Amino acid sequence: MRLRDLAGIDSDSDVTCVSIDHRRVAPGCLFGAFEGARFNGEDFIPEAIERGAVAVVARPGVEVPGAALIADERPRRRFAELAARVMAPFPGTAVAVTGTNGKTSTVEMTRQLWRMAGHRSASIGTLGVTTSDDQVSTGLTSPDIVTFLSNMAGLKKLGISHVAYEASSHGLDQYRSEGVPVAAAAFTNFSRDHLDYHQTMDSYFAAKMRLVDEVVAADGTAVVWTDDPRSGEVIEHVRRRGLKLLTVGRAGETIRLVSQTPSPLGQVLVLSHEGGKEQKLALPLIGAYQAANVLVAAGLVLATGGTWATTFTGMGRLAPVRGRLERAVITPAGAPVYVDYAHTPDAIEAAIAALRPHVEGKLIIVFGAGGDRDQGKRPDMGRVASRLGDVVIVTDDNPRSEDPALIRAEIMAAAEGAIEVADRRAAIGRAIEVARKGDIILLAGKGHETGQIVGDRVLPFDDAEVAREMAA
Ligand SMILES: CC(=O)N[C@H]1[C@@H](OP(=O)(O)OP(=O)(O)OC[C@H]2O[C@@H](n3ccc(=O)[nH]c3=O)[C@H](O)[C@@H]2O)O[C@H](CO)[C@@H](O)[C@@H]1O[C@H](C)C(=O)N[C@@H](C)C(=O)N[C@H](CCC(=O)O)C(=O)O
Ligand SMILES: Nc1ncnc2c1ncn2[C@@H]1O[C@H](COP(=O)(O)OP(=O)(O)OP(=O)(O)O)[C@@H](O)[C@H]1O
Ligand SMILES: N[C@H](CCC[C@H](N)C(=O)O)C(=O)O
Ligand SMILES: [Mg+2]
Repeated sequence: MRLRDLAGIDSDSDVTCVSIDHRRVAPGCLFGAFEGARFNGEDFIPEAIERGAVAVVARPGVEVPGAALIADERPRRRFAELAARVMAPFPGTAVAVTGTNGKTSTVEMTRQLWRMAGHRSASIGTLGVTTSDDQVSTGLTSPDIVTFLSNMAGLKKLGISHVAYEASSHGLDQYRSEGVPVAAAAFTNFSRDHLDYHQTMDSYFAAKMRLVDEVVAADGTAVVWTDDPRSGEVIEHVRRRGLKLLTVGRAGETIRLVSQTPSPLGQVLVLSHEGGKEQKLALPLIGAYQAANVLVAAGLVLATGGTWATTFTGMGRLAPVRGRLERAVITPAGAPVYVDYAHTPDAIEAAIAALRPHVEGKLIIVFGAGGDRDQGKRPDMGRVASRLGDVVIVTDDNPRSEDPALIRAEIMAAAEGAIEVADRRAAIGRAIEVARKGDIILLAGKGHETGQIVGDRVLPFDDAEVAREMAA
């Protein structure tokens, strides 16, 4: 694309590629120079130009000798818009999901519901890029903007028409996943996480609201879970922006959750669509939190042209999401072991609540907290686990650069009666050893993860696999 057509700059240069990392600039690239947490991308502008960058998106006043400056007070945002025009076309229908918990589950369920309705669909998020045939990891929930746009363009080339993606608060704050027209945005819930990055709950919430305020298309739709204390505030943002609104939940108007009753292998939901007659749905997934995510996913499908009848049938056929209340094994004593990605206080509460109706004896929970991440959530996690669990085993979960003993101590200080077992494999072994028939073991925090991050090394570790080994 001509630079003139792209940015109204008087130049015949062609923009043939985009980059935010000077080491990946090729001749003809548009370079995005941003201030980051570790580096200032503006420092690499001369090298980027030397490598052939024809234009640079940066803050006003930045020197760009030998290339065109596209100046913007919010260079990341401008770069996303321009890069998207260079990298288009994208799948025709994209939707995005934000919220503290439930994003991965919701995008994955949306992908499945679309597929069952006959669309070629994909999801992008913590699990990577997922299609019916393939799953490729990106390492982050919201990858960088160039990876995001190239994934979207690649999916279009594969013939994918519908994509649901996770919009993490970091990603929204850093304009990492936008530029693609977003037909619908969803909100799942809001609770404590990531205060290491956002500092306050209000600025964390504000980062999430960028999805509604700026990212979703002006003529788009918002799908809002109604049963969260912040749902009303989200709806205010939706109204201010003039979006169409679909609400789902106990107070939902589009899909009302009339009742939710656990069953041995899942749960029975009574639903009412747009005030119509009540319908019973046998959902093959356990846990109220999974029901919530299913309804948000259904809302996204309805928002993008799905019919209620097809969506309703699809919900009854959903397959479980990897690492979300995944039943890994049954111990020799007869206790099922579930693996779940709960790594916030609210998620631990939701995961325990999901399993509690199925527990006849004790609920045994094994968990830790990640290093180099929100420190303040650690005591809250300990408190909620010891309040709601019967046996609590505190262990390691990705200590990263921190001293694992100190992380455990911060959890233990608030986890009355908890046992500390540093090594995660040993902790899982201990849980399996003490579990009796009628008990349930919950391994929380790592879900689908396949590594334990210690320092800068990633040691192979998969909760489900380790549980199977220890139970053998
Ligand atoms: C704090 C944070 O979020 N950092 C992310 C951010 O980095 P940054 O923009 O601050 O980058 P930086 O390294 O300081 O560099 C600044 C700029 O200089 C450029 N540069 C840098 C070096 C160089 O030699 N040349 C060069 O051009 C960089 O490409 C960058 O554009 O943007 C990068 C991608 O564009 C991310 O890889 C990086 O994630 C780091 C590694 C990270 O660990 N992030 C985690 C906390 C994260 O984002 N997690 C959320 C979790 C959300 C959830 O729970 O759902 C996620 O979305 O995954
Ligand atoms: N709707 C929900 N309400 C409360 N807790 C939930 C909900 N959905 C998921 N959880 C909890 O959060 C965990 C992570 O779920 P999921 O991976 O879908 O969330 P996420 O928002 O993608 O997380 P991340 O921010 O790490 O990407 C689950 O394993 C469960 O314990
Ligand atoms: N087991 C993990 C979960 C991390 C979830 C991730 N989305 C984040 O907080 O960055 C950890 O704490 O390392
Ligand atoms: Mg996720």
